[in-house]
Amino acid sequence: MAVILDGKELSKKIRGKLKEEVKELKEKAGRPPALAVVLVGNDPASEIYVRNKIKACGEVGIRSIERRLPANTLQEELNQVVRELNEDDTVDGIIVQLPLPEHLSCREVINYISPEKDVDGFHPVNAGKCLLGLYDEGLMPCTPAGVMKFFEEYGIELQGKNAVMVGHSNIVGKPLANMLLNANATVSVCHVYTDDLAHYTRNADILCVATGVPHLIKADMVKEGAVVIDIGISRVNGKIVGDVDFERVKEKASAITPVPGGVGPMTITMLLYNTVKAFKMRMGY
Ligand SMILES: Nc1nc2c(c(=O)[nH]1)N[C@@H](CN(C=O)c1ccc(C(=O)N[C@@H](CCC(=O)O)C(=O)O)cc1)CN2
Repeated sequence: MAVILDGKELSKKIRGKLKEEVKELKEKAGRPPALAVVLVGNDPASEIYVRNKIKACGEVGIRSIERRLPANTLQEELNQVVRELNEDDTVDGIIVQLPLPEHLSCREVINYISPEKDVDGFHPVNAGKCLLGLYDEGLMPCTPAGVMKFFEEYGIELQGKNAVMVGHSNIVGKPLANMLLNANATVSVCHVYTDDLAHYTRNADILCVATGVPHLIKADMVKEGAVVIDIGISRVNGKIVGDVDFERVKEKASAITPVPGGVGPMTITMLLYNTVKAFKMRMGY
């Protein structure tokens, strides 16, 4: 039976420390760190995530600014909101909640966010720093950074291990594969076009999955004793499920993240962490 990697518990611990740090920073700087969240349209899941981000900010003492724009917002209008937030000296972090309505380009608007305020770590400057392993010099994407915190916290060794990343998105799969590589794991990246996925997953000591395909990973695709990180979130018949068949895979894995309660809460925790980091970098602390 696997150790359950508990994202709620780990988040509680990290958020507790952040709360104390925010209090000290506020006394020192005369204001708390501030995060601006831009939400375009009314995607129901995005509404929940933004609400949770704002609530989490409040709990650790980070000031949050919510900018809601209608679904028919033009690209130039969205870019302009970001430019204004870049120029606002009291704003330390800016995120644009994804996905955007189809007519808008996330790549274009992300390029407008100042790299030093890009607390999602999606700007090419931060993506480059992630690639080079210059984590201290930039802002790293929240979900992959949250996964790396699990490895750190639970003492999971990566060096020399076979790590398989299933999913090659710009916001999770590519940066996480890269972080695993920087930690000296031997990394394979699989995706929707991979022929014989099980051939790769069965060989994985560390298996990370971010596809959004519910229960894609069955027990017979997992190596005995593997560490399994489930980054997928889908709603099936009103229930939240991950990319891994948790109930069966947990009997085979040595450690596994649940969905919900695993990687998801850590994504928000690392956003708080990045906002505090951006504040300190901007203030020269
Ligand atoms: N600008 C961004 N957009 C998106 C990101 C991101 O990091 N930045 N990631 C995802 C959504 N996301 C954060 O925005 C996110 C997803 C899930 C969770 C989470 O805590 N999930 C819970 C389940 C809650 C539920 O779905 O009701 C869990 O897994 O326990 C937090 C954040 C895409 N967009």
